[in-house]
Amino acid sequence: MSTPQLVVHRDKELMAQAAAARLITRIVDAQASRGSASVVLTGGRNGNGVLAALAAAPARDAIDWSRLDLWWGDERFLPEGDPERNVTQARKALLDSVPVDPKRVHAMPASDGPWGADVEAAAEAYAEELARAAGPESHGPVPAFDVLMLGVGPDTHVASLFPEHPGVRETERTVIGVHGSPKPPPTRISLTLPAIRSAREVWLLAAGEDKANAVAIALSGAGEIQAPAAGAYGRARTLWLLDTAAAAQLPKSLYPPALA
Ligand SMILES: O=C(O)[C@H](O)[C@@H](O)[C@H](O)[C@H](O)COP(=O)(O)O
Repeated sequence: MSTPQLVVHRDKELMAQAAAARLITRIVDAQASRGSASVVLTGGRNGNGVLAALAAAPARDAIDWSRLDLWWGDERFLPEGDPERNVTQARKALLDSVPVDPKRVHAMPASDGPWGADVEAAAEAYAEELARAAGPESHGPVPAFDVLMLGVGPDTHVASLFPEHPGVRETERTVIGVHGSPKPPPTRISLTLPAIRSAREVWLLAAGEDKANAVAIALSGAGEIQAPAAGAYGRARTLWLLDTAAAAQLPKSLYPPALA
């Protein structure tokens, strides 16, 4: 378990641009040392903001897009192409603008896919896809994710793991179906905390004053059942990428020295 590191940026735009620059470097380094990179994307405004910033970044094509595996931390269980699906929004923000290898874009199943409306079967299928992609450097039946990004909800949810919901208590499976999500739509697919924790680096993205309370709760010792973001950490690094508004309620003891 890696101790959370905090980086606080002036505002949400700069946080997205800085996170995108950080992601470029991380991917380029992984490709240089291992020949490919594996990144887990997240939905939501902050997650898509990073993808849009990456699309606009001058150095974006330092990435070899043909040797990048993209996965999702969660997905809204809706028909293929629905504008509310995280993969639809990621395509619009970035993927339609760069030459990714379609075989390496691992979208979570849609509700009109091979498993129809059976979200449990769809979740199991994604777990099997992850397991097939596991390698010698993996920790568990998932690929050795270089970076796993997570937006943070105002209630401290990450992916589609919500406080006190069954999904946050899952300790065995890597992917689950989610029903009754407090954040619409109600039915989703999500990685679990064990899958999230298998990543080398976990980056939590939180910008905006609506996240200040969640950030303070998650970083002040709350348990993962009550505050799922508190249970999201990487093997080598856990990085909270914030803006000053989202960091506003942090205890001064946690506030990064640069801004104390
Ligand atoms: O499917 C989703 O909605 C996301 O994956 C979800 O986990 C999101 O990241 C958080 O709710 C933060 O969303 P915002 O960045 O829009 O606040």
